[in-house]
Amino acid sequence: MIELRGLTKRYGEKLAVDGLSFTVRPGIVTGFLGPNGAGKSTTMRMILGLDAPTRGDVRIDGKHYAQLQEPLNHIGALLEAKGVHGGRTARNHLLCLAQSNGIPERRVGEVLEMVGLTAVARKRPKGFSLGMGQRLGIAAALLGDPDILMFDEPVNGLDPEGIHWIRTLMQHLAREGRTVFVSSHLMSEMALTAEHLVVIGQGKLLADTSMSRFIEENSRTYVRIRTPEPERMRDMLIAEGLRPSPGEDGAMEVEGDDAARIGELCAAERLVLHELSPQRASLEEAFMRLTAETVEYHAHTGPEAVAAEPASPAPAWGADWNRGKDGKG
Ligand SMILES: Nc1ncnc2c1ncn2[C@@H]1O[C@H](COP(=O)(O)OP(=O)(O)OP(=O)(O)O)[C@@H](O)[C@H]1O
Repeated sequence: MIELRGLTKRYGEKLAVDGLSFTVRPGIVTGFLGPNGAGKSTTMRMILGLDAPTRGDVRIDGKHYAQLQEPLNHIGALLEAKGVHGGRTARNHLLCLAQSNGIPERRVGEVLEMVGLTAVARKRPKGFSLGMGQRLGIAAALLGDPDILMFDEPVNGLDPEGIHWIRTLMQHLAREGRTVFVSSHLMSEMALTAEHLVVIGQGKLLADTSMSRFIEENSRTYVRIRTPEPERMRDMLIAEGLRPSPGEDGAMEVEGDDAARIGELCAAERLVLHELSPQRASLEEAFMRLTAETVEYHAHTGPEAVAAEPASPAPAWGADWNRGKDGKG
C-alpha cells in the first residue's frame, strides 16, 4: 500500500505537486492520470525518496522509502527506460542491482525470462530498442519480487504488441495481490488497464475513484437522432420539454439516455426516424473535460482555448434558433 498525505513539492515559484492525499491499494491496477506537466513523475519520485517533499508525507507499507531495508524487495519501479548503464550487459546490470539488494543471483535469470530478454541477456542495452529497454527496466522492477510496483508512462513509444504485453503483465501482477500504480496521460490506455483511477491536474487531486464510477460521473450521455424532418422533430422535442442541439453531420442530440421515450413520441407523431441511438462520450473526452482547466501545455492553442472547447456545451436549439435558411417557420 502507498499512502500520500498532503504531499507537496515546490520548485521555486512552481508548485509541481499541491497537497496530494490518496491511497494506492493492493490487488488492483491503479491508474495515475493527468495531462503533461500535471506532476505525476514528481509524485512518483517523492514516493521513491528521489525528491524530498516540500510538505506532507508519503509512506510505503507504513514506512518512508529511506526506512525500507533492501527497498527493491518492497517496491519496484520503472521510471525511465534510459536509466541503464550502457556499458554493462543486461544480465550484469541486473546482477549489480541484485547484489546490492541481497537478492539471489538465480532471480536474475528468472526476471530475464519473465520479460522475454533471455536471448539478449549478454548484450549491452545501448543497442536495445525502446521496447527492449522498457522490458529491462521492468525486469529490474521485478527483481526483488516486491509487493508494490510503480510504472511511469510504461507504454510511451511502444508498438501495439509491447503495449499489450505491459498491460497484461500489470493486470497479472495485480491479480497476484500486488499494489500496481501506473501513470499515463492517455485515458484510453488506462481504461483498458486500470480498475481504479487517481486523476491530477496542476499538481492537485481531481478524482480518486473506481474506473466504472469515473465513467459514470464524467461521461456525457445523449441520444443521437437523424430524421428527414428535422424541424418537426425539433418542435416536438421542445414541446416535450427536451432540448435538442445540433450534432455532427446534421444529426440532433438530446442530453440524457431516454431513447425509448423519444422513439415512442416519434411513433405517436408518425415522425420518420433514420437513426435513434443512445451515445456515451468517450473516456478520452471525459478525461479532457475533467482536466481541461488544468492543462498547462498544448500544441497550437493557448490554454484558454483548450479549456473552453471540451467544457462548453453544444449550442442548444431553443426559441431563438434560426429556423431554416429559407426563412420558413
Ligand atoms: N527539477 C525540476 N525543476 C523545476 N521544475 C520541475 C522539475 N521537475 C518538474 N518540474 C515541473 O513540475 C511540473 C510537474 O512535472 P512532472 O514531470 O512531475 O509532470 P508529469 O505529470 O509527470 O508530466 P509528463 O506527463 O509530461 O511527464 C512541471 O511543470 C515541470 O515543469
